[in-house]
Amino acid sequence: MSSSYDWQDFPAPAKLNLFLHIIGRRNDGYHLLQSVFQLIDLADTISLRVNEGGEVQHLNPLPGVPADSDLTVRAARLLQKETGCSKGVDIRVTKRLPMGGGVGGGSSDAATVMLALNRLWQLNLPRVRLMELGLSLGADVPFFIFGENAFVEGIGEIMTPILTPEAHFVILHPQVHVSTPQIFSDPNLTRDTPPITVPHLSSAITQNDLEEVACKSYPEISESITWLSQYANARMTGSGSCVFASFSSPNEANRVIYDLPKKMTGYVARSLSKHPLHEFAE
Ligand SMILES: C[C@@](CO)(OP(=O)(O)O)[C@H](O)COP(=O)(O)OP(=O)(O)OC[C@H]1O[C@@H](n2ccc(N)nc2=O)[C@H](O)[C@@H]1O
Ligand SMILES: Nc1ncnc2c1ncn2[C@@H]1O[C@H](COP(=O)(O)OP(=O)(O)O)[C@@H](O)[C@H]1O
Repeated sequence: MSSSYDWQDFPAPAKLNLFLHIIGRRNDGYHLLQSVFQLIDLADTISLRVNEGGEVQHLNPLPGVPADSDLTVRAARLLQKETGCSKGVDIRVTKRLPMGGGVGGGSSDAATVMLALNRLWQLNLPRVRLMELGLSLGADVPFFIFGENAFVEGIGEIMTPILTPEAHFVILHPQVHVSTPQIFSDPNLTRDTPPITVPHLSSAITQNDLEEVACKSYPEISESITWLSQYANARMTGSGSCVFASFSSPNEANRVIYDLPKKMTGYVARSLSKHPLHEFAE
């Protein structure tokens, strides 16, 4: 029988932004978004081992990310600070999600740590409190804690759950690291897309407003969109760099990946209807 002091593995799934509109800008410079966030089954694995000593340690830090800045470590320390919990945790991250790819890997890792420790440390924090705390780590963290596909507004903290059709995605990862602040501060970014409402979602014409400026700075993104557009409507997710297209069967998606030129990197992923750790908070 396993105890909470053994290593335990928890998935941290990625997201795609099926569209992303910028409808305004706040006084502090943050942008007001409207987006549909879709959970997919491509995931990092977060391994956790609780300790009584109170230390939070990252045992295999990611290249270029010091342990203390890793969002998993910051998430665990934030929970200790919030609750006064005297337990600690050892953390290992098996990274599969492309970093800086717009699929929310770092945010999802943080959300998984918060959901898992809520159970392992027996904190019983309500979901809404975890979401509030998560927002201080990154704009996408509240979505992963919310754990359902959603129409997302504000700067990423206002969520309306929605049903999305089952889909099989091809995701291409252009090998460039997009700077999110750089894309948001581009003078050519359009920030005045008219707001839409949930009842009109299915008939709305949508796009990713960040795509045009990202493609100008990073031609590799544009090349990937052009290649994938041979098969289906392709667009960028988040602030890039990944681009994706949706297919109705796994076979169709696999055939596209089969054709992928050697110099490109791609994945096939299936839509999820809920976060696998959804039940870890109420
Ligand atoms: C736009 C999205 C959509 O999912 O892009 P991706 O990160 O997934 O690519 C996210 O909301 C991004 O979230 P995240 O990458 O966590 O951004 P944060 O660390 O919170 O913010 C990085 C910087 O982006 C800008 N920023 C971010 C979010 C937002 N709504 N308005 C902004 O202007 C700010 O300059 C901020 O300092
Ligand atoms: N656990 C983590 N996984 C990935 N990135 C992390 C993590 N912790 C901190 N970061 C930092 O966050 C940045 C954005 O990462 P990521 O979430 O993968 O991008 P995106 O928001 O574009 O999907 C990385 O370049 C890295 O510096």
